[in-house]
Amino acid sequence: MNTVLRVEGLTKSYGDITVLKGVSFTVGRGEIFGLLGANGAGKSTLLECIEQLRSIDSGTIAVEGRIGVQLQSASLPPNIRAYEVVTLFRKWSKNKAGTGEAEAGEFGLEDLGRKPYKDMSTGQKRRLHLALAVIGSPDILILDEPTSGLDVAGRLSLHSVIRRLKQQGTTILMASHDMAEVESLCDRLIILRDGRIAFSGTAQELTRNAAGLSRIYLQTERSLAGQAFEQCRYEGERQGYSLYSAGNLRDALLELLTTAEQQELAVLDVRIAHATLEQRFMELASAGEGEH
Ligand SMILES: Nc1ncnc2c1ncn2[C@@H]1O[C@H](COP(=O)(O)OP(=O)(O)OP(=O)(O)O)[C@@H](O)[C@H]1O
Repeated sequence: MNTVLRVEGLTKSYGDITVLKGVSFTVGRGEIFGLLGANGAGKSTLLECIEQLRSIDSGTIAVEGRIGVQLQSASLPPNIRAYEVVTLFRKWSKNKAGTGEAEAGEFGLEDLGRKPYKDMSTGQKRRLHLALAVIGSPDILILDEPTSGLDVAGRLSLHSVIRRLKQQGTTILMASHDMAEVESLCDRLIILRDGRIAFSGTAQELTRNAAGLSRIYLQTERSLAGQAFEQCRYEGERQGYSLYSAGNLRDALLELLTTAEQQELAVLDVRIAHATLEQRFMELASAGEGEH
């Protein structure tokens, strides 16, 4: 992996409160990297440290290339119009090749016409701020909850803009509370909890390796109910299936199927349900429930 962002042992306090307690992770070129955590977990603080908007107490942050930023909340003069602010930002930008008329179309800005900023909807403002963030053709784009407050269509249209930016080689680091968004967009993610990283990996790994959360629905010609297993726990009967919860799916399946085989029971059906991302997130991100 070609690393473009490396954060190592980052700590950050506000007065007596330590928000980040030694956070380390790397982001590869062209990745969409998700940052999750409950309210107050320190996501914005972490992003602002990377953006150099905040001083850090200790640790290192190494960034390769230019950063573009879309802050969680940002504001512009009430009467400025989209085309005026885009023109202004392009003039300020060292990179004159950034967002031009064609790109403005892709961000859906042309439909804003001559509307003043104060009359734009939340979604229109978000699209405008995203367009401004990419004007300098950043190598790394940092987005703090880019789709919060957007309707479904607005969210999907921003997702396609983010995917297009990735295809063009932009690395994207984004904080989000939207699990579906993280699952569909992010290559990898971290979950912050109590100032530390509670999970690091892909969304698939997050749900697949859910300790105790995989469910096996087994239908055999006679139920195995009442029999004790080492690798899974019997949870009861559900619509003709025996339900088991398992920490290690492979070992549990092997044990169940071997038992059925030994007892010469035909296996009629096996269904597996993994924990949802929300369940795993709640498990990992809830503060004050011990270390993971
Ligand atoms: N400027 C500040 N001064 C003092 N405390 C702050 C400051 N900014 C943030 N905090 C505190 O730091 C903690 C982390 O805040 P931060 O905004 O980084 O969390 P977050 O994960 O982005 O939350 P959210 O999901 O609600 O946006 C919170 O307890 C917050 O109150």
